[in-house]
Amino acid sequence: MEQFIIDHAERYKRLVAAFKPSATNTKGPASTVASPEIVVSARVRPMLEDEISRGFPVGIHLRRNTQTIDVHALKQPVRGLPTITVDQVYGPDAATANIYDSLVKPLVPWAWGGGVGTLFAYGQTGSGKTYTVSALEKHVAETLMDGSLEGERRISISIIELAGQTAYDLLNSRKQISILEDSLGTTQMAGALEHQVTDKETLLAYIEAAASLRRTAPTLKNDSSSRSHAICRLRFEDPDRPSADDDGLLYLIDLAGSEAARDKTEHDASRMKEAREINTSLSVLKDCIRGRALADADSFAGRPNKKPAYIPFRQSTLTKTLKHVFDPTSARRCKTVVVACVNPCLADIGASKNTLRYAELLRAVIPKTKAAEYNPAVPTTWNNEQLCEWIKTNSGTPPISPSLLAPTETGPQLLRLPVPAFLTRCLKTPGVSPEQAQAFQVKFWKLHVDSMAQRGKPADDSKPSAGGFGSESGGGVVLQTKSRMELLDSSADPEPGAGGVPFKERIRPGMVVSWRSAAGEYKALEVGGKSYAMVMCPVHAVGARVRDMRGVVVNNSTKEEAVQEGESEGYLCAMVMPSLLPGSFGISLWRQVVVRVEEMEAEVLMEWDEATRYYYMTV
Ligand SMILES: Nc1ncnc2c1ncn2[C@@H]1O[C@H](COP(=O)(O)OP(=O)(O)OP(=O)(O)O)[C@@H](O)[C@H]1O
Repeated sequence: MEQFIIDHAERYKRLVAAFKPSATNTKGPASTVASPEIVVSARVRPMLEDEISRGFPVGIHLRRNTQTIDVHALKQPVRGLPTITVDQVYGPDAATANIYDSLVKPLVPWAWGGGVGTLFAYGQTGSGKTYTVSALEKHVAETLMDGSLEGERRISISIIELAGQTAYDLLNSRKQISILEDSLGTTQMAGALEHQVTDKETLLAYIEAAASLRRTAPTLKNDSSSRSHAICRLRFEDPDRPSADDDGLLYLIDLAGSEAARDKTEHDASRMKEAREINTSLSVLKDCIRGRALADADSFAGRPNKKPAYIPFRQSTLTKTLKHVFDPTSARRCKTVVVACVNPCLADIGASKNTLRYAELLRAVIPKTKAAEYNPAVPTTWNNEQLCEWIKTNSGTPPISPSLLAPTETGPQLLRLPVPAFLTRCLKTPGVSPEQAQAFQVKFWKLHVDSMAQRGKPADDSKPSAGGFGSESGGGVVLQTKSRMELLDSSADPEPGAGGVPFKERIRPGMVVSWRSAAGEYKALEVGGKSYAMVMCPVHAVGARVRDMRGVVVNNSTKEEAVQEGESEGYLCAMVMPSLLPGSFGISLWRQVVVRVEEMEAEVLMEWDEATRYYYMTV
């Protein structure tokens, strides 16, 4: 076939030059939109010297100023078929710096702020994946270390290789590791070393060390072809938010080359098996990326799928490792970029066509919906102005500045912001405490969840019934009674005017406080450097045999003796501890502690949520 191409190269070039493409709508039908969180691009590499010297013509043709690519096979007559459209196209002259600036650079602050950013380089063997990813890694290292990112983060790197079902640590002499799911459903790269880095040189040294250990084998098209997926994971830990759920993640993934498993004459049985395994994992990856894109696009348009899309991430080690990139039930916000790398040479046209088709399939294009009508109870219908108004009136005291939290965002856009980035923006308003920021984030998110749950229910079903306590006394009393009943679903002081009295002067059973033990003995139970507890009663109200959670007797003197000894007033409290869902808490009634008044820092409002049966901080 190669000789046939070389023999007919001149005629092929004439036919291509004469080809008149019919006008195509390069952005897809006007009635559709692409998924907002997944960008699919194609990079066509230059012809290599060897390909030019052998006389092969270019088979991949980019239409100027469009996202459309014509793939011309050697046929009589030459047809511009298939025509492929993706979100961004980069031709042979495009520098990696351009790709970085427009596609990958935005992932860095996103992951730095607590989101998950993922870059996949996909393509046939010899198409430029490793070339592209390694150059992008250098740009990432530059951005991470140039001081342009806001706030402090601990940066850790791990690089693993997946070959078939087996995973290796490329930063630990290719030691074999396991990909395991823990009891909470989180995927762990068990045994992989993570290295903390603080400067660009060390970061690049790790990346280069890993590249030299990657498994390569000659293929028909590339003398040092990578026959494995390489996953470089950068983890960003905010020292003020030590929970692993808040860490930002940036994945840079150089996928194994897709290679037709049919080159039987050239490959032995194990190479054929390897090619099949690679192709299977790439096919599962396609289903996962597309499934997640569809789920995201639906929820962005304010119509979460009634029946969630099936995303088969357990079907391959690659997608299992990247579970939280695909799992639509995960609370993590994800942005994904795919660069489909293409060899332009006519001799490889079949594989290039497959690469581009694969890329096109990843684009989840969904029908455009009419902008939803504004509904004050449905955040996905709010424009920036409506959102800012809501922030001003619902974010507690002091009010969180809307221009710092949502300078340009609409309701749906703010819902997609990673939680740590949301909290960081809230804390930019002077006087806002971490508790207030957290409570406000939960309030916003809860309103969204409630509004989704109310969809499809009859309108009057969405309001709580007016019956019950005091209802026979007339409408005014019902309203008053209801608001008191509603208040009793939270730890807020139901007494009118309580807000004007300092909290230490109105300590009562059920009040929740943030506190820091003076002796530091409860450090292990702290959440973000603080402990939370619910007041039960003064220590002097309990008997002489009552012990705290450490087994220490809590009341061994009378109140008068304590005052004489200069001991400050203390309360027996129940610990408030984080629960399974993000932002949720449970009250551990039997883990009791004594909290002295001077150890109390602030009153924290907790609200009971019947649907999840957890407590959430509120404002
Ligand atoms: N944009 C580019 N500009 C110049 N040369 C390139 C470009 N992209 C790739 N190349 C060259 O093409 C060859 C193949 O690239 P590379 O090894 O990155 O391919 P690959 O897709 O990673 O292959 P495999 O899957 O077999 O590992 C290399 O010699 C590389 O230097």
